[in-house]
Amino acid sequence: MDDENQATEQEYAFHSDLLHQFTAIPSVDKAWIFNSRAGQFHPHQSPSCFTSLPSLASQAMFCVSQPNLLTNKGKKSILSASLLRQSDGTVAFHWAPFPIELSGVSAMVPSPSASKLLIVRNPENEGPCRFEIWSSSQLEKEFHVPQSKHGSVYTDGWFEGISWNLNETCIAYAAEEPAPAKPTFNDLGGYQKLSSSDKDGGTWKAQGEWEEEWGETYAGKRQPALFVIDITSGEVQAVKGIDKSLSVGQVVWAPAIEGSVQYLVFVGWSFKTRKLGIKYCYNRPCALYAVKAPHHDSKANETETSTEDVQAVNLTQTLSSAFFPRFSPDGKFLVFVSARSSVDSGAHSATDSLHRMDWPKDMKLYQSSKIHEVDGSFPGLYCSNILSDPWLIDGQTLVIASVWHSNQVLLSINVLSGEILRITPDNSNFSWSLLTLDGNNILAVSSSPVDVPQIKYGAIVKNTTNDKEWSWSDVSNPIFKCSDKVRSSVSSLTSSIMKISVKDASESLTKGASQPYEAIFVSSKTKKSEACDPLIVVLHGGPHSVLLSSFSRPLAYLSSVGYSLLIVNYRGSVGFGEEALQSLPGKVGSQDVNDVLTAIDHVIDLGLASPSKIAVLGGSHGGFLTTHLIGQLLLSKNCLDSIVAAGEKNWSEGMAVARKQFSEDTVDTLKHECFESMSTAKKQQEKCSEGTIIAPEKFVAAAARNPVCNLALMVGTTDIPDWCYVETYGTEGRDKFTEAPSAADLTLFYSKSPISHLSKAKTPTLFLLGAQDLRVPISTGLQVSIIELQHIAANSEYARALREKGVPTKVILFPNDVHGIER
Ligand SMILES: CC(=O)N[C@@H](C)C(=O)N[C@@H](C)C(=O)O
Repeated sequence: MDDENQATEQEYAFHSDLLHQFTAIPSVDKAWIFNSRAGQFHPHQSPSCFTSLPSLASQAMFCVSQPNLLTNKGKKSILSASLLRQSDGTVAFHWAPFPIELSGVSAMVPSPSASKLLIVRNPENEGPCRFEIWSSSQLEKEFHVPQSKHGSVYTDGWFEGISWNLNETCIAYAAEEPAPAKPTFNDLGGYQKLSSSDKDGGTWKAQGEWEEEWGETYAGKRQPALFVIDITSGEVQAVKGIDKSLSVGQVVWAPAIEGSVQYLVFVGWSFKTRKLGIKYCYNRPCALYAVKAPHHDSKANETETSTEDVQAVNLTQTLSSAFFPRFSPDGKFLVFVSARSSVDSGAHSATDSLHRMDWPKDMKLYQSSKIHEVDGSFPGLYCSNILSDPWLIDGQTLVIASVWHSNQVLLSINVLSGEILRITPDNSNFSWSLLTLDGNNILAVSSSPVDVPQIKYGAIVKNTTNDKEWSWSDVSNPIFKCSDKVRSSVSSLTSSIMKISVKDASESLTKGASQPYEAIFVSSKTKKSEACDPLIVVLHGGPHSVLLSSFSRPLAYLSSVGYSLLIVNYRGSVGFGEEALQSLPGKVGSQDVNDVLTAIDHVIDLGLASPSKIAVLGGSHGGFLTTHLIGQLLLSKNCLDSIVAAGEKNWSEGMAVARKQFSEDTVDTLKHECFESMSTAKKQQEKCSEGTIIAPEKFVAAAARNPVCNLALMVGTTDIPDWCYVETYGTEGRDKFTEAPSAADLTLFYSKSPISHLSKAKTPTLFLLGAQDLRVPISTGLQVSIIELQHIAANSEYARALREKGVPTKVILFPNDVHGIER
């Protein structure tokens, strides 16, 4: 091996080892605290018992994930701790010496009193779904539910919902409905019978009718349906009265009334002709329903006569969206989230609203129960989950995590008064996630781009003016332990959140869309030389998503090896209010591209980055921006200013400055577009101040994960063709959406796509493509070998064309991966 190769090998070894050390830092998926409130009262009891204080000792359980890049597998484990309340009011955590690996566990749900624990093990293949009921000392029961009853229990975040009833005798959940029976034929070719489990080799089973699926990450998943298991007998019953057209999930038990039938409340998603992709898409209409729970008493079942009587009732008919149902502890009201702005506008994600519905004592479920909206003066609610028990001791204040600009913060919301308080520290670069509540205390995790996650324990204290405020203390813990190398690397870094003023603020923009957006800048604390470190611009997808100011293992690795990062939350990101978010649809490929360029100019102007050392990376819509940025004739304002200043006396001097910065053929193209004369250059300069910024060869390298390169191609193959319309045309695109785009639609899709700028692209680019991606697919939906796939890859069209032009291009195909590329 020659010296050069040896050096490269050493570099690979160094980087692989360091990246491994960063990605090995565990994360906490879930946590529970038992005994403080659990065991002292049940949810849905009278408020008088909410005055109980947390007990002196409690137990906490943490579900921890640790990825392993080298084995391409993650490990899950459980770590326990005892919480001891000290005399000064603080809480000490005493950790178990070791975590215990959780293997083959799909879901884990403690009962309300914390005396039982449900473990669900989903089948790998055709086997049964296993339900285990554990007590504090042993496995009490184990039930195997065959495929003929139902398939895997849903644990996906959308349909997922596993709920114990108050008596802890039954558990309701969403699982895949059984596979439909398929007609079979005997070896003489004759029709035999309908069968779902015929294993007889002498028969031929028909394929059966193709069924709609919910797109990306739901391939091969059957319709979610509701079931109730009796944990004494193991009997499983399907919940009746739910329309076949509904996909259902997020089931909870309604408050129990003595001597009355039990109700279940759940979310139902309906579809007319097609199930459009639901992953990352909050714009799918859904409603809350109530339905009678099945009896696990055969006599009672016999008396069930009228089908009308068991039919599920829509509780939220006046809203286009309702999900995350949570009953108040006293059972008097039901709180839920609505993504109606998203459904009504067509944007795949938008500002949420929180609603309260009084729950009738007489159990007469009127379809038009009054819905109160709870809102306030903050940027808006952007919440991706609610704890199963989100209530503080007063039983009317819930704690929720929500995106607030580039931070995720914790909010307390009094659902009776509507008061919303930000309870995590203001003006910080940290983002917070919520683990669980402990009476009136909160267990959370906080981190920043340069601070590894830290467990925090929050308590309400009185401040000097005798007002209540939250105090947060660090919980010393073994979970987020990282290597010395990682710790010393991140300690040399710093991060800040920058406000970037909107360049194109004009009369036509709404107030919200003219407000500054944000970029997170991460760099070394000290400058090693006069020169700036190379900069990587990082762009999120969606586009209605956000990159939070939290610790990201791969990004922290990049900054620790000497790159500065500029993470741009361009207008359209969530967390900045509805007006800013809705300013983007219809302007993708221009407004978002310009926002990114303005943010880059901002750090160059501050002397934090050098214009000649910038790379860009992004996934999906972030890949759309990446490939736009390397292809559009983009000339930064700074650059134009220097050319115009030089050309002031003599235009050839201006051109000489341009030639110093760009290659001959770029200057040729630029001549056409804006450098014909001093006056055209000046016109461009004016446009620049309005935000039309042009900058070729700005990026020395680019990387794109499953990028949207050609909307005209994507629209016919993606699971979310409606997204292409809404982002291209704006909200009016929601009504324009058709499965059969017109030639005019396709022309517009093409012109708004990076592919239309491909001829100008010169930046060496790395493409990371997931072969099973249904969102921005590389295949036409056929099951083909990888070799064939590379030939038909729709998404790799751009990469191949770039390579054909002689631009250094590398495509890495992940054969078993979906849109997110998680392996
Ligand atoms: C709604 C959606 O999935 N849009 C894609 C084009 C996209 O950008 N996805 C994001 C969420 C991603 O990072 O994959």
